[in-house]
Amino acid sequence: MSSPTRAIVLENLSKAYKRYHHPTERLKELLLPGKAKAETFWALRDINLEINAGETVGIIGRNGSGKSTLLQIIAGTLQPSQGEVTVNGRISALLELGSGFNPEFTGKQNVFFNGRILGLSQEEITARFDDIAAFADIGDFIHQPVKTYSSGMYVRLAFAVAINADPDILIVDEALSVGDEAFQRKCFARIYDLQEKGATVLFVSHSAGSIVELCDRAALIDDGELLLQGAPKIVIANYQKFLFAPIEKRAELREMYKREGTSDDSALAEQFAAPKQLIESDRQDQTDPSRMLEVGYDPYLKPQHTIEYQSQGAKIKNPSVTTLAGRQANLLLSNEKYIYSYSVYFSQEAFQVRFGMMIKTITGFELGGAASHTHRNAIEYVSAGSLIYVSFEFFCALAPGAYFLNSGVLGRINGEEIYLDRAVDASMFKVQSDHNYKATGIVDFQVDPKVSITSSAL
Ligand SMILES: Nc1ncnc2c1ncn2[C@@H]1O[C@H](COP(=O)(O)OP(=O)(O)OP(=O)(O)O)[C@@H](O)[C@H]1O
Repeated sequence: MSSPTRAIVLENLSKAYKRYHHPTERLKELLLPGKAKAETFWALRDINLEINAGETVGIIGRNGSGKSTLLQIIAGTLQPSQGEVTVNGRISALLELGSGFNPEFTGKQNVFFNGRILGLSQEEITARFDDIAAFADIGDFIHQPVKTYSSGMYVRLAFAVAINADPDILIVDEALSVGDEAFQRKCFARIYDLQEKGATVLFVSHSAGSIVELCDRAALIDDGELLLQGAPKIVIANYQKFLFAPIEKRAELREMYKREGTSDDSALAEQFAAPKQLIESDRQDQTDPSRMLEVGYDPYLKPQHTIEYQSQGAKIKNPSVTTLAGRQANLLLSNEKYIYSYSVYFSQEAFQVRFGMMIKTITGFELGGAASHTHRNAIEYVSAGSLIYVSFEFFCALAPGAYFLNSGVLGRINGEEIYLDRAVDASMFKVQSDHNYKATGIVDFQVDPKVSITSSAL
């Protein structure tokens, strides 16, 4: 079997910036070399990453973790201090707002200017200009200098050029979050088109949903280091766990991720791997249309990758799904009501308490859920030693398949709302395949199709 072509290879990549305590120090260094006190700051440290052609990889990490620096080095707009970058293919990059366009030029002039930078000939840009302008959809502003644009207009035009340049590698740094939802949807559709054509996509986003939906793989960067890479759902779940961990726990998690989290066959990936056998058994269900279905409970149907957050004085216990009559169930029927419930033990007193649940697909896409209270009517005070039972009745308007549930307890500490406890993929259930089931997609909207022959040749 031939190995896949590498689109991007990063080897022992590091980037150092100079930091000055005062702006005058920078000037001093120019005028009096050796006299200024610049500190070396490593924004990226020893990054090794290989991205195959045709793969879509999402980069996640906290603010200032080094994501943009990494993308700029791959795009060639920034030089690494150490290490090697190999890029095979033509890159189109949507980096920081403001890069790539000349503010004095009109939108149209910038399309030509930018198109040339992206490797298109004058004729190619002329041929594509109408498509680019239609995609950007900024009306007459296309003839105005881009310095008069709003950030949304700017992104529209930048994205329209980048996507129409037919790149082998598309790099998108958060830019999409500036556009409105309809435009974002349009961009995602075009990114899917590019993926279909075999392009490689590198994507930075703070949106966990986008990463899970769009990417084949995710990489977590923290403090300039690549901590974890693997299936998006696993990396995102661990990133959230990392974000919400108390400071003193973070160092421990960092070490664990670095030790175990950089190869797909690592213990960590295995521990959190999506339960493939469930997907296969779903298929078996679907091939057995004669089965009489009823709500059931399979004790072996359990998530294999529950991620529990570090408790902050509350602990979620016994999350489970039952019928309205209280019978435990995880083999459900579509279009019936069930109850998702759990108990919470408070080892410490808590303020402004709320509880939540979320139902997700097997890829981690958040379908829907609810909070027990709004911000304004949260439970004012819960004393230490309390045990609270929470239940959420829900209508299972879902297609056959496997689904996962999150649970969370929120409270306020030092004025900030945080998770006092959270369990990602705390429970799961399967909606059984029913041969009478006619709905398509994930959600059953109870569509009532009516077909009538209005004229017949007979
Ligand atoms: N030109 C520069 N000079 C000095 N330090 C810099 C420079 N550019 C970035 N940094 C620092 O490098 C670190 C990484 O920055 P970078 O912009 O790559 O992070 P990021 O993960 O993209 O952050 P965000 O999510 O906030 O966009 C930060 O601490 C930042 O302050």
